[in-house]
Amino acid sequence: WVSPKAMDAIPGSLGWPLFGETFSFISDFSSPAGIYSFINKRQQRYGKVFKSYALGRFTVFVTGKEAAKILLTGKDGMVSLNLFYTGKQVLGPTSLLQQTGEAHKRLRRLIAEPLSVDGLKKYFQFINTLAIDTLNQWQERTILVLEEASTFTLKVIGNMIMSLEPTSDEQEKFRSNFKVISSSFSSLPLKIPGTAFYRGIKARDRMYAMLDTIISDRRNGKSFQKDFLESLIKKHSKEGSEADHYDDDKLTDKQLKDNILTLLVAGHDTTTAALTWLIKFLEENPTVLERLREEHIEIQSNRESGSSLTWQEVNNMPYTNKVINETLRKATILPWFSRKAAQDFEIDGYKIKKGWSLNLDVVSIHHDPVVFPNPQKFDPSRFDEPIRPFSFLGFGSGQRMCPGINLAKLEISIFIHHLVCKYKWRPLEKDDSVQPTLVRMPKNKYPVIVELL
Ligand code: HEM
Repeated sequence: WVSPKAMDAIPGSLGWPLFGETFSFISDFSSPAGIYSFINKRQQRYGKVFKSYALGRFTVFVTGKEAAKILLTGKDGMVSLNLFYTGKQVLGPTSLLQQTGEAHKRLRRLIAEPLSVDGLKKYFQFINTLAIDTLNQWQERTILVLEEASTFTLKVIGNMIMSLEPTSDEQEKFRSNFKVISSSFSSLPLKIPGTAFYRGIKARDRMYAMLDTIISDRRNGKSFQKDFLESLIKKHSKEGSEADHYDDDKLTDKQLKDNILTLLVAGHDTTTAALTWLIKFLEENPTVLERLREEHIEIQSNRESGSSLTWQEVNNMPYTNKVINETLRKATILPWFSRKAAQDFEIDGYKIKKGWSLNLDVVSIHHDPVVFPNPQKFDPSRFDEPIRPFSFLGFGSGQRMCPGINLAKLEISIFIHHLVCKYKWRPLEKDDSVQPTLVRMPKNKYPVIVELL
């Protein structure tokens, strides 16, 4: 519990009794510019650090490189991740997102290997074939890029984690449960039948039951796959135990399930949004598209005719890499990073007290005209030179930097290779509105018509 009195020294308004600024927060969240308009108005009035009370939480918004450095690399135990109640309940207490200090480090080590560049090599062929098949179905059709990207990224992760075949019934069950879980995150925390939160918890239980069956089949030798789950079972799983703390380098089944769900939740919408924004930004910036296409056509023309993209090629796409970074800068898919102060400290001369919620506003950092001149312009050449520390946070930084960075870049690079080598597309409407969800995505799902080049 945080006393609003304690926040007296922080500029800003706590709004109306009981509701605070919740109504303007929600209405700005749904505006074309998304939540940034809420932040921007207050920054102009109060400065870089301001307080607010919305959605039942007293929060201090901060921004800038210094604040980012303190919050993202502050010594262990200074801050923890600040999930909403719904997220905590759905993901479970042993999720990576709810760990701090040593337990957090240990758990990250366990998941680092399968998500490393070497660990991902064995999934390359699957992702490549899936990208080609997905795009074949786009030909001469009108599609919603966001929906298609969502199906593609979910099939990739379903296969990586538990070898689900892209067209199987299991994949379909996995997909429908996951969708329900996802939408429960931004729901009201009412665990009564009929609510989105209740449905989310039920879908999570079904997903866990599915994982239990797969885990037991693997342990009984009924099936064997070389996937993420197998590597966790073989190397790390403490069979049967239900303890929910990390006492050594093994995972209980509960920890294993909580963290598989965590990877799905953290990795799915983000990669889907990134791929969709990238395709949108390319169409809006023909010179960038042309240059990107040159990189890919050259890769294609250097290989024997009839052969497909190789692992070596996908790891050598310098311009594509810059286009991905620029997409993450301009779109800023995670507009803020939430933290909770675990001790007292100072930011920009303001005293922050233990227990306070802090939101690091990343949109302002990504649109700082000193670091990124003409910030609204989509210009991948900004990444020709290394960017100053804490100025680009597309995948975060410090202890909680995204462990899925290699996977996300791999999926996007493969997909973009096949897209730009073979197809052109044009949007069916012009709308830059952003969906009112935690992960920023085009509100209209980006409808396009796709044709062969
Ligand atoms: C383009 C796609 C992606 C973007 C833009 C992205 C972005 C981020 C960012 C900014 C953070 C740090 C958040 C913070 O500090 O509060 C993060 C953390 C995280 N990401 Fe990603 N991510 C992407 C894909 C993935 C994928 C594919 C996975 C897993 C398969 C993944 C798993 C995670 C996890 C588990 C964390 C939490 C790490 C921790 O707390 O230690 N992400 N991501």
